[in-house]
Amino acid sequence: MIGLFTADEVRAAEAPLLAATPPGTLMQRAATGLATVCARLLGSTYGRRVVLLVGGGNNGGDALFAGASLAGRGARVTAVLLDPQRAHPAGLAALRRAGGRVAAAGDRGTDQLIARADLVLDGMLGIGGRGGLRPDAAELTRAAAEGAGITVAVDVPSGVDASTGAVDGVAFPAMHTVTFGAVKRGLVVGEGRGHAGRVHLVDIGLAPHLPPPGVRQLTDPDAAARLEPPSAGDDKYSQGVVGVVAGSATYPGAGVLCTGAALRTRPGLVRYAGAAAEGVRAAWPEAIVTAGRPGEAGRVQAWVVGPGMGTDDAARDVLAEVLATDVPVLVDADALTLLAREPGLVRRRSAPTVLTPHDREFERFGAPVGADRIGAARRLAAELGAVVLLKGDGTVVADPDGTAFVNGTGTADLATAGTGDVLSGIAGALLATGLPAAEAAAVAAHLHGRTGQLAARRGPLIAGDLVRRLPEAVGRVRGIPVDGLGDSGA
Ligand SMILES: NC(=O)C1=CN([C@@H]2O[C@H](COP(=O)(O)OP(=O)(O)OC[C@H]3O[C@@H](n4cnc5c(N)ncnc54)[C@H](O)[C@@H]3O)[C@@H](O)[C@H]2O)[C@@H](O)CC1
Ligand SMILES: Nc1ncnc2c1ncn2[C@@H]1O[C@H](COP(=O)(O)OP(=O)(O)O)[C@@H](O)[C@H]1O
Ligand SMILES: [K+]
Repeated sequence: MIGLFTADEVRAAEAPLLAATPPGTLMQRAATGLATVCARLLGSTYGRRVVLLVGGGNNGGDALFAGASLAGRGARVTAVLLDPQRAHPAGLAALRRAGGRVAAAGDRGTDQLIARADLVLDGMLGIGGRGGLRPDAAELTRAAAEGAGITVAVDVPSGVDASTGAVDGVAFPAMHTVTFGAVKRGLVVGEGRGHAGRVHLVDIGLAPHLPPPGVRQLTDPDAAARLEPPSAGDDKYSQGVVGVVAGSATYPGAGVLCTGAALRTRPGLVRYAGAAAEGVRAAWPEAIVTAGRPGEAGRVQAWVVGPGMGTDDAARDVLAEVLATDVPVLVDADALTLLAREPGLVRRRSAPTVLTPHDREFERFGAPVGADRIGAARRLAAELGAVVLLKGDGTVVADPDGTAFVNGTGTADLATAGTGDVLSGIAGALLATGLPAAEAAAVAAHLHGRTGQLAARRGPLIAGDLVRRLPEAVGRVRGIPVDGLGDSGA
């Protein structure tokens, strides 16, 4: 598991470490790691043009020391100072000693310098940044965005809130972010996720001082540990039977996709109950299908309810029937619309419930998501006493107990109709295995994202591709090489 931290948590952890180490030690560790990543990205340093965007705090100090190191290896380094009076004095001296040059933001030619750089290092603001970028910093950011060089953020892209990922106005568009001591939440969630690019974590000795993480990200091994294959003693019932209520006679697609995803995730046994029975039976002879009510389907260990089922009175009654059971229930799509009108249906449950809204569905529960996606998901989870999986780039899973996950897999290619139905089927199958509800939801998002990455390699994907590729994706997550793909990660 990767712990994800707020700026305050990182500051609190740094305090004892700063007190226990000679002055400047942590900055040297940070700058050394930063320079190493930059040199690797550049391939060779000699003669390469590097521009440092330098603010008045320690973030600028990191950039100046890393720039000095690159200048020492032959790079042509220029620091552009936002606030020359406050630029880190020792960092500035080190850069000058190594042969680096110094300019001020607003000097003539600064834009051209940035445009021609091979690498632009953003040391304007780190975890001390508050609110939007001021005009001079915003101007340098625009120049870096327009330039052809590699953009690298120091610790956090300037303009991104390190704790929430919120961006107020413009923020530095980093292709890479080199972050120190701990991964800040803002690098993996919300708008910050799109600005951070690839995140590189540099060890500065902070780990022993960090609190237990309240927000985490799963890795492939974490997901694999929760996707155990059946063992010799298992039969079709023992792995957890999942029930699906989805689709309608006119729109069988949601039922077909959801049932297929559940079967492909955990093929023990899937029961389907609903109006798309005919279509589901034709697509998945492996499923046990009834056109009747959920109560007529037979026993299950978890229900998925909602995709494509409609929002009329009959659908409302089916939802109430499913929520009245004592097994875990995943509520998606149309069932979320119904539930938002009648949240009492979920509050009175004793078994776990997982809600999987996208932003518009989330808003129906009373308030828009806003810029702090983890905060928003946690609030709704606490209010309803249910796990909330808030979909999107960097899907958030919040447990009513306050713990949360941010998903690290996925691709924008998943923004196509029906991929949410697939996610519901995966999550329902995992809930039926008896995993804690938030873990089941987080593993589902991880596997769904990996499947999307796999499917998107062959070109634009449609939801059915995900269902087909699920077994391969499970294999990959478990670390089993997949023929013909020729690499180990996405
Ligand atoms: N504290 C430590 O032990 C370490 C800190 N390190 C670096 O230090 C950074 C934090 O440094 P600082 O606390 O000096 O803060 P920053 O360098 O992030 O910000 C500096 C100052 O900018 C001003 N500022 C805030 N928001 C602004 C805005 N929107 N526009 C213009 N100015 C604004 C504030 O006065 C703030 O104090 C980290 O992100 C990291 O890069 C690293 O060197 C590792 C060790
Ligand atoms: N830009 C994006 N980047 C990554 N994932 C996305 C993006 N847009 C959508 N997704 C994912 O695609 C799925 C879409 O689900 P949903 O909106 O419910 O679609 P549908 O109802 O058509 O099935 C979710 O898992 C969501 O996280
Ligand atoms: K920065």
